[in-house]
Amino acid sequence: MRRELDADIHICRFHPGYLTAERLAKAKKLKLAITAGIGSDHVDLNAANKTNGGITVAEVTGSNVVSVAEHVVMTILVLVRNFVPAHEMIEQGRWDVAEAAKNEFDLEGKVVGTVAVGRIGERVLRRLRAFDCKELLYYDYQPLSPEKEKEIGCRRVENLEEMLAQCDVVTINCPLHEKTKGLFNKDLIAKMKPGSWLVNTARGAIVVKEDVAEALKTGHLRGYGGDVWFPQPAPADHVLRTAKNPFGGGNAMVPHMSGTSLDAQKRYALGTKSILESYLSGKFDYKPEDLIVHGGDYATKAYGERAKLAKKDVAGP
Ligand SMILES: NC(=O)c1ccc[n+]([C@@H]2O[C@H](COP(=O)([O-])OP(=O)(O)OC[C@H]3O[C@@H](n4cnc5c(N)ncnc54)[C@H](O)[C@@H]3O)[C@@H](O)[C@H]2O)c1
Repeated sequence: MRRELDADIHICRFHPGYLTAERLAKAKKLKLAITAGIGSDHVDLNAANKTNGGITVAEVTGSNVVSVAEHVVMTILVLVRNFVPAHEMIEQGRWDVAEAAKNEFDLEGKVVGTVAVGRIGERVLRRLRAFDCKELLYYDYQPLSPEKEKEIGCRRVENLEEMLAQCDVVTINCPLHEKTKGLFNKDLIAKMKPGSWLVNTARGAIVVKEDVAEALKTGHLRGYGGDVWFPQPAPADHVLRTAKNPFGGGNAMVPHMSGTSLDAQKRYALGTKSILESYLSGKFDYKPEDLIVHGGDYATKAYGERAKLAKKDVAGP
């Protein structure tokens, strides 16, 4: 038996499928499972509700949304400005401004759209305001308030394909669930504007990797970037490690790091400490937004819905 199963408290950064129903059944003393970050996909939440009168599962909600949003903005700029091939040229000891510049653009004047405008999607749009884009669009079945739309300067498009057809840059910020798994396949990518850029920091399985690679090869997609893969860790021969556009660039993929900046880690640590203090002081005064399951039930209906989706997820933040 693993040592932590004898403990009252379990803390985990991220370990898919770790606190399974089987393991929880052996954890006779367990009262609190903390995710030192976001995404409690590693816990069987239904089993947690039934174990030891209800284990509390808590996470540090919102602790990395800014980190991911910054990464999205960076990836958009890296792709649009053709940064990676230009830097590689410099490393190789070469100097060919014409070659580097022939696939380099400005973000100003471009149409950027986000698939989903939740905590991350909204932050991406807010950060893009500074770049004087032609339009900031979003597709989400939960619209922003008209006041927020005005403040951010964005517009909702009710149909995903209509939005994609208008966008020079598309950023994916929706959860992975049965409706978004494989959403960006060759048919949907074909609806995107020719020569557009696609950024995915949401989940690898939202795109069909072979279809993205093929669209890059033909130039229909000028670039693809992000930090999420399917599967994870990406095998050495994962097609998106090396897929390139006809100019030999357009790839801004990195390991799953966007939400793990040192600043985000500091927030995870402080949030974990605060959850521990709530438990150890006996006050149980957790922040409601940090609670996933508590007292034998999902903390809120929304968390229940989110957890149901999370169970279908394949890789955590
Ligand atoms: N790369 C990373 O390290 C990292 C870190 C955190 C989160 N994420 C991913 O980013 C996603 C978004 O995070 P968030 O905190 O903004 O989530 P959130 O819950 O705040 O927002 C999700 C939004 O997606 C919308 N949505 C759901 N299904 C949709 C669909 N089919 N089409 C359009 N919109 C849809 C919802 O209405 C909601 O507005 C997470 O689900 C997670 O997969 C990645």
